[in-house]
Amino acid sequence: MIILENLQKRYGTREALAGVSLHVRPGELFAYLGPNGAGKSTTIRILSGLARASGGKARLSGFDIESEPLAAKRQCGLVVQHVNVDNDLSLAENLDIHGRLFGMGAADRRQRAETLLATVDLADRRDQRVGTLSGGMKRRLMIARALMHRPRILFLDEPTAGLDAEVRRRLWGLIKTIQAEGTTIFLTTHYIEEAEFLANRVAFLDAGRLRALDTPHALMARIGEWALDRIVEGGIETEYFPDHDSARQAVARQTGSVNLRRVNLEDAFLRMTGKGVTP
Ligand SMILES: Nc1ncnc2c1ncn2[C@@H]1O[C@H](COP(=O)(O)OP(=O)(O)OP(=O)(O)O)[C@@H](O)[C@H]1O
Repeated sequence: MIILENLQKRYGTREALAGVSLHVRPGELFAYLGPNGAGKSTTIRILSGLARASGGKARLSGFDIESEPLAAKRQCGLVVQHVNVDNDLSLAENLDIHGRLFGMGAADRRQRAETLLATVDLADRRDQRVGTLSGGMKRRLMIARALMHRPRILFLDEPTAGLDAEVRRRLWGLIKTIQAEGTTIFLTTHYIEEAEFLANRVAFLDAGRLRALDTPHALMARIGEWALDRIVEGGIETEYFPDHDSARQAVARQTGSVNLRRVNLEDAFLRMTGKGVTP
């Protein structure tokens, strides 16, 4: 469904993507994680036709982004990081303009907008000015707009950035619903627990290179099952254990204050990239 083969991007001498290869399966929810500047947005910009690769190949539903750019573009819907809906128009008008850009007929546009506004739970606001919506509602509207032309792939570039926990969880439900309807989803996020909760598979990107790619469960299992945090000078030191017994024995040997807990995806990320993720 999404195929990247040795995808590269250089800005002058800066290598934003140093040859990334991966396959995203049809209907999969794929999370692309990395610290600031890893190359996540650059990948999405190239795949959605907003930037050109410096090398390598990419296909969306079988269409080559370089030699069949229009067909490739029709396969994907894009929700960018910053809010870019038109505040002066109504919700329905924002969706309608997008449908026109993709050559949809008037009746189809109307019908599709109704369906999508219901999906994102904004049907009762269809004729309101977008400027009156909250940040979370605007994000939902952006998702509806990206789906207007019935793309098979949805790119979500940090869809929940800056939203509070409750609003984020509501969006997670919406993202799951869209996947259940058959759309392939490629998501970037700074919130690792978001990827752990939502994604079928996760890729760790760092400095333009893939460090790991697997299911959240398999990535976590690579480093162990239990984690022991110890406060040390200058931060927290974490040790990983394959089972509870060995972790408990280690706790018994400690003198200071410690915290024993289950391994999470952030542990795997820190271990494999040597870096944290700063929202
Ligand atoms: N238009 C540009 N001109 C020059 N350098 C750029 C440009 N866009 C991105 N870069 C550089 O390419 C690298 C990858 O940037 P990108 O925005 O893809 O990272 P990211 O993983 O999305 O980061 P963030 O999490 O901060 O959004 C960075 O070093 C960035 O400074």
